[in-house]
Amino acid sequence: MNKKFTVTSFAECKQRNEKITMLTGYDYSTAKLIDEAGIECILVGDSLGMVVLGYESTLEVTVDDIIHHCKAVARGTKNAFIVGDMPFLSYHINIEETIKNAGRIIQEGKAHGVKLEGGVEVVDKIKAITNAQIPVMGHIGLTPQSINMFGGFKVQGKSEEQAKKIINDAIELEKAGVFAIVLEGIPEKLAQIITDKLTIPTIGIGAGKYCDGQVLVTNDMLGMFSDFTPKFVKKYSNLKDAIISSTKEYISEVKSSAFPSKEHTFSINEEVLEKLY
Ligand SMILES: Nc1nc(=O)c2c([nH]1)NC[C@@H]1CN(c3ccc(C(=O)N[C@@H](CCC(=O)O)C(=O)O)cc3)CN21
Ligand SMILES: CC(C)C(=O)C(=O)O
Ligand SMILES: [Mg+2]
Repeated sequence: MNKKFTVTSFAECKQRNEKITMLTGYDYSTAKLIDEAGIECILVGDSLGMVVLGYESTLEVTVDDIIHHCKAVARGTKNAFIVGDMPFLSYHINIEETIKNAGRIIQEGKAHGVKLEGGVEVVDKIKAITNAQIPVMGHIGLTPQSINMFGGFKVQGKSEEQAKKIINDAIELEKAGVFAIVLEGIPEKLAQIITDKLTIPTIGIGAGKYCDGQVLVTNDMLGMFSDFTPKFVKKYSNLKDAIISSTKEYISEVKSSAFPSKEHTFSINEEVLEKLY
């Protein structure tokens, strides 16, 4: 099992009705493990800010932050397609800044593609980035960089007006040339309508089972992040408890001198030792 995943593999997945798997990754060790497990796409998400850097929202994340963590993920990844999230303000100012920032995430960060949030309002930026031969992933619905417009991380697309806007955004993003679209925090049936309308794959997070693929924040699904737990998170492990209990055991063994024991200790030749006394 040593197959590199590409934008073409994702298109083929949709044609074959095979679900696409994506998780976030922020560091070398974790990327190496999820890549070895066979994950097809690793997103160096701007959730980095909340999960790894302890920020209140994703708005504080910079292009340099994303590049720093993309580099680490790239060093641990053999097969997965790496997507770098474009942070807040990195694709809003003008086309030139946008291409430069997307280009840096590819050139310095060693990502294979970028993702940015928004619908019709970012179509010109998407076209410019794809013209620079950089694959772009769209992201609509609950777009966390819009937290101050939404008034919180709230499910989107429940009203007819909102739902129609999201459907139209999806169609326009496909026309603009994105290779896939993340659908976040929208009703399952709306995600189904969009998935059926599009020829490119949809990747859901809190968007139900009809999407062509699924993405979760790795720290959420491993149960090692608990500041908040969105309804869409399934915990496949409970690493939080594992980390706390292991740390408590380590503290107790160091305090009691049970650790380190002989097996974790180096010895010195008796004759050499004599000379030291
Ligand atoms: N650890 C983590 N996981 C994520 O999925 C994630 C981040 N961080 N940071 C960036 C955004 C923020 N996200 C979030 C955060 C909270 C909810 C949440 O609590 N939603 C409510 C629904 C609220 C409503 O519509 O009324 C829920 O119950 O799921 C959803 C998405 C998704 N992203
Ligand atoms: C939740 C995913 C889609 C994301 O954008 C992120 O992790 O930043
Ligand atoms: Mg993001």
